[in-house]
Amino acid sequence: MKVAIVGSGLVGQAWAIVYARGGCQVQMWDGSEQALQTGYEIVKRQIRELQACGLLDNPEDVTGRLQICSSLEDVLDGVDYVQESLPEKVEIKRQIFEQMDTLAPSGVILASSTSSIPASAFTDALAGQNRCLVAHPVNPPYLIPVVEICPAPWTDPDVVLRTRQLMDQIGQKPVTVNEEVEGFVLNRLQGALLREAFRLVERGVVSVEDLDATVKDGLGLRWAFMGPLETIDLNAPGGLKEYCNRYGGMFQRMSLEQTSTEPWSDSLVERLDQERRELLSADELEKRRIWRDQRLMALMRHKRSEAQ
Ligand SMILES: NC(=O)c1ccc[n+]([C@@H]2O[C@H](COP(=O)([O-])OP(=O)(O)OC[C@H]3O[C@@H](n4cnc5c(N)ncnc54)[C@H](O)[C@@H]3O)[C@@H](O)[C@H]2O)c1
Ligand SMILES: O=C(O)[C@@H](O)[C@@H](O)[C@H](O)[C@@H](O)CO
Repeated sequence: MKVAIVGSGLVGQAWAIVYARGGCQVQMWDGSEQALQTGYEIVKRQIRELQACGLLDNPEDVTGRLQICSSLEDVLDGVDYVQESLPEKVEIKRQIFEQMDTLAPSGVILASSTSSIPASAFTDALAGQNRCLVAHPVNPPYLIPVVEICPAPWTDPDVVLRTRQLMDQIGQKPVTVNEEVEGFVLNRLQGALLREAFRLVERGVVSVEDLDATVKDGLGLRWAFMGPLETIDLNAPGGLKEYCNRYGGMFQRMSLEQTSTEPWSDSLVERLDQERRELLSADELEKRRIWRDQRLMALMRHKRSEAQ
């Protein structure tokens, strides 16, 4: 299986690891030569880090499957599947999908990493629209396996099936989003929690630091190995139905207050950013991202041991 990585930024780099680790030949390209070279070096470094953390035992094989290409034509040459990871702007997606649909061999699946834009918004005019869909990862996909597969109304069902099969083969966890909604499922859930988090901090109900603690030392512990629906199924003696009987009214009353749809104000964003900067200076962000990935690797090792 040969895969094209179109866009070698944050997510394209991570995808390159996922596909190469999964045994695919990987061709990488980016509109910026500098970004391509930088991305390639970062991918090789992250592969070494995965080995150092005991999450990869064949780094040379994985790195050996990577190839950088100097043009969109070259990166699409002879591939079986394309993973696009260009910026989250619909006009950029439209343009690159038009180019890829023209250049990619027929039958090759064209998938977008987009966080929120339904495929129908950028494939409606393509001759090969039925081979296009969304395959949305979570950052970084080589440590967080879920991938949201969201077809456009015109996507061939066999394309969805083949994409799910590919994700299974390379060790990801595909979920199928049956209806095109902005943000698919994961970002709608993430957004609902973030909207309430911002409201609570804005009202002074909780500090930024303590709000995060309610997830990282609370909800997030359970959600690391159970989803929210399994969690509540286990939180009442009789299961989910009894939980809903016990607590459904409480959540419904709260929802009456969770109705604000105003954009996050500049002053609120400034206030949250200031609290975050008091906790972590801007020049420590990259070091903290490395810490995050190391914690995710440790969690991945734990979950792998749990699965055995
Ligand atoms: N960053 C995340 O956490 C994350 C997670 C999941 C999905 N995504 C999605 O993945 C996509 C990429 O996000 P990212 O964070 O990797 O972005 P990024 O800015 O890190 O990378 C984008 C890359 O595209 C290149 N590029 C820009 N315009 C181009 C063009 N016209 N032609 C060719 N190359 C071009 C840039 O040089 C850059 O290397 C977005 O759709 C985003 O929503 C991001
Ligand atoms: O958090 C993630 O990794 C995903 O939700 C991505 O789609 C993306 O980073 C969004 O959070 C929007 O940035």
